[in-house]
Amino acid sequence: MTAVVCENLRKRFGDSDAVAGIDFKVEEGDKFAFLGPNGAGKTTTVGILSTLLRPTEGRATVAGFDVVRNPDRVRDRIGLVFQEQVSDGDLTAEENLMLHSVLYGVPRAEARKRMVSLLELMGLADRRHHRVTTLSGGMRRRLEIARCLMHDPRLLFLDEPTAGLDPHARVMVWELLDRLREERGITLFLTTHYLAEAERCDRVAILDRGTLVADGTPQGLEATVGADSIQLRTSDDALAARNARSALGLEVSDHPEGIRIHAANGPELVPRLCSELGVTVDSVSVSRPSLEDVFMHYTGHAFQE
Ligand SMILES: Nc1ncnc2c1ncn2[C@@H]1O[C@H](COP(=O)(O)OP(=O)(O)OP(=O)(O)O)[C@@H](O)[C@H]1O
Repeated sequence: MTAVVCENLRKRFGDSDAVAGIDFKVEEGDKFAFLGPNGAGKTTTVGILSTLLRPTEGRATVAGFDVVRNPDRVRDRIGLVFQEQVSDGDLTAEENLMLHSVLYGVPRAEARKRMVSLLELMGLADRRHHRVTTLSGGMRRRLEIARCLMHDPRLLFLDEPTAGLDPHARVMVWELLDRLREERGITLFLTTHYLAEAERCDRVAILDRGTLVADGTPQGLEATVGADSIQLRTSDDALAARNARSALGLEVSDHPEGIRIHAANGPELVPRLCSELGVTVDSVSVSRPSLEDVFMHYTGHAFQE
């Protein structure tokens, strides 16, 4: 089953569209990134999909249920990790997880089993009886994720899951999300304004000013905007450029230090260039288009993280 379907989804606040009629799908088991700069409409979309906001127009289903007509069914099947801490700082890790299970009606014995296994999975087993106020920012974020898994959802929405964390804590959250998906097959729907995080996902939808500008795998999107670029410094750049054009039929442009070759398969081409250009290659570097280039290509302006 498709985990999320949005059809012409729109949300208006006053006289402006926060989400301006977007269409996309998320497949079950995917790690899906909703990428966009501040104010793009990511949180608003997640708000609609998690039944906290009503769309002005259009339709969305989550786990097969319409978010407006069957909000309870949707809520049972999703977990929602907010940017802000929801856990009670004065309660312990265990108490917070158990409280969540009560709110969702999970039988007590089952809840205890899940609590122990989730604290273990999140690397928080030794913090079980510690109050939340005594935990580090990274630990609190992992506890938030554990809390949202207590009712065993199939789909987890995470709004900027690594915002405000230091690099080490970010890596830990990512490793954990990868394990969640691998071990439990949970669909992950993340909003992010970090290009590098979107790069790590199976699929990316890029949102700008309420409009979906592109949607696909990171590699597929990058391939649509241009070729790889190979920078070469050689013993004779003029000869290298001539040979690359005439003998190998490649597109070549000038570069402040040497020459630049544009080709779809940059890394694979390098050995051939070294052996067939008829010059000594002193240095070589290959760069591929990034999601930043994709964003610029589709919106005409730079991405601000
Ligand atoms: N309750 C509201 N009332 C009026 N305008 C709103 C409301 N919520 C959001 N907006 C506006 O809708 C637009 C999209 O906001 P949203 O929070 O969805 O963006 P975002 O992509 O999640 O941004 P961020 O990365 O900063 O969280 C913004 O212009 C915002 O000011």
